[in-house]
Amino acid sequence: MHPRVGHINFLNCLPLTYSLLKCGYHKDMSLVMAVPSDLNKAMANEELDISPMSSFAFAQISDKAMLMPNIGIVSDGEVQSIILVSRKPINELNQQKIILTAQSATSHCLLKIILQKAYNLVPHYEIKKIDPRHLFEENDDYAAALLIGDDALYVNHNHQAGLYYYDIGEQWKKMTGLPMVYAVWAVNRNFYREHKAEVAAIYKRLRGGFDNGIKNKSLMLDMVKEKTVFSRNQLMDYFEVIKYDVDEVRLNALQLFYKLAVECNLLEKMPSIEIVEI
Ligand SMILES: C=C(O[C@@H]1C=C(C(=O)O)C=C[C@H]1O)C(=O)O
Repeated sequence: MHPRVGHINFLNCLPLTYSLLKCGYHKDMSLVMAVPSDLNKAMANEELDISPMSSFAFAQISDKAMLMPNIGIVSDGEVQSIILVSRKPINELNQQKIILTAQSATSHCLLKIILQKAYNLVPHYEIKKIDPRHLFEENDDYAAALLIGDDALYVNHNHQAGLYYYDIGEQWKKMTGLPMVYAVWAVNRNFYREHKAEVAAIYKRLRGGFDNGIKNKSLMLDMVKEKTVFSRNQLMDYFEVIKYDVDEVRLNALQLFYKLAVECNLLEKMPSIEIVEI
């Protein structure tokens, strides 16, 4: 049986999607494409061997998973696809109801940290499926909505009059001066112990897949041009903003995210981060 490998079916992973689907990088993998929250669950239940995970969700299962080296979803400031859309200015959100996309884990925690630490606000949160084209009903009592991925990119490019838009990558940078690692690639510890060579081979395809997609940006964008609602320039710009390398500075920024999550009682304890040797 091939290793069960998760993949995020958002545009943020398009470079790898292109390599997996168009350039043969999927070889020897049993691929599962899903939104981050479903991949998080599947890794927690050991239904996947290797997968991208929300950084926050990885911390919750770090006793049974390890990190792949130098691969993640990162931005240094603006991210364009983690957006809080609000009916009020951000500093008026205390005690207000905020809906959180059901697709995410990191962004929920990140928003709570930012609102608590940078704005001293304690809103009420509710996780819900959100339609990016229809965020609020006239008579509902939600003050704001948090979106990620393609939905967030859509609202970011389609501002509605009278609403306020906050880029959460930018907010994190303003608060900490640091980049943010939203997602990491994890491998199940037991699987790694028994399949080191296979894990190394898959790692090379995943890491190489991102590099190959970025190197062939034009072909990669051609792949989605019929079905995407975004212009070529918008996507070009997005792939300048989203980064996939996780160096020491970014790993330290991730550790700070975990530390603040523990301080805000969102995470029980600091995760034990172990990186597999390839
Ligand atoms: C930048 C993003 O990174 C992500 C955010 C995640 C989360 O909030 O849990 C998980 C995976 C990534 O898709 C995004 O989705 O827009």
